[in-house]
Amino acid sequence: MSGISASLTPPADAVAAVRHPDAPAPGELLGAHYGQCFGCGEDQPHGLHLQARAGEGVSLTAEFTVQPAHQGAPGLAHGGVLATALDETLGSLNWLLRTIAVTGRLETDFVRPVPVGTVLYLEAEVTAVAGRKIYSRAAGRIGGPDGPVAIRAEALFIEVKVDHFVDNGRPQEIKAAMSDPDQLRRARAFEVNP
Ligand SMILES: CCCCC/C=C\C/C=C\C/C=C\C/C=C\CCCC(=O)SCCNC(=O)CCNC(=O)[C@H](O)C(C)(C)COP(=O)(O)OP(=O)(O)OC[C@H]1O[C@@H](n2cnc3c(N)ncnc32)[C@H](O)[C@@H]1OP(=O)(O)O
Repeated sequence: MSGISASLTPPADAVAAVRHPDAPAPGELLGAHYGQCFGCGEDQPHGLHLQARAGEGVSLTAEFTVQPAHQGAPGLAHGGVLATALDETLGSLNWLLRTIAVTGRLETDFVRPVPVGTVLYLEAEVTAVAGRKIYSRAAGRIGGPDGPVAIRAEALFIEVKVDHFVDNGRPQEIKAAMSDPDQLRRARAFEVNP
């Protein structure tokens, strides 16, 4: 068991996360936040194609099958790919808060090796919110949704405005995203957070 760094411990004034009233119902697939996303994008041929499903409260589950392209050692998943799967799963929690947030810190424990072909059953929840800071944790199980934990993470996401992407993203992709009605709809869904 490893220790968690101080910056991942919610401050004394942190509060419980509140599920947005318009969040997808428990059991509903969330869909990709961006078609070209390496974690969840359906139009991204090199991606993980991770699919997340809303859970109760501010929690969700997700599945990802480790492909031959994800190897680090022969027949085993690369740790960075597994960390990406955790990052994506944790990032998807923001759908349930209707908040746009980016990963500030991600601490990962690799508990068991994960062979190619394995289905990773991921679960994640927001543990606390303090201003723009969103604290969360996730785990990935193998062999089934109740199987042993192979990977786990604690994370701190920081709320940002859409301008974070518009100001920092490469102009050609931003332009394409802004002229895609589906993408604008997805971005707007996040922006209506009261
Ligand atoms: C039309 C186009 C639309 C396109 C968009 C469409 C849809 C978007 C929808 C969703 C997309 C969102 C996310 C994607 C979802 C999943 C993918 C996985 C998630 C990722 O893969 S996402 C990429 C990796 N991610 C980054 O690319 C972040 C780079 N980074 C920064 O952009 C800045 O660094 C930022 C913004 C994080 C903070 O900058 P900032 O200036 O806004 O705020 P500041 O520094 O003041 O921090 C405020 C408080 O957070 C604390 N804090 C900050 N960072 C910390 C750290 N690392 N450790 C501990 N504490 C930290 C401070 O200590 C302070 O705490 P306190 O308030 O207590 O003082």
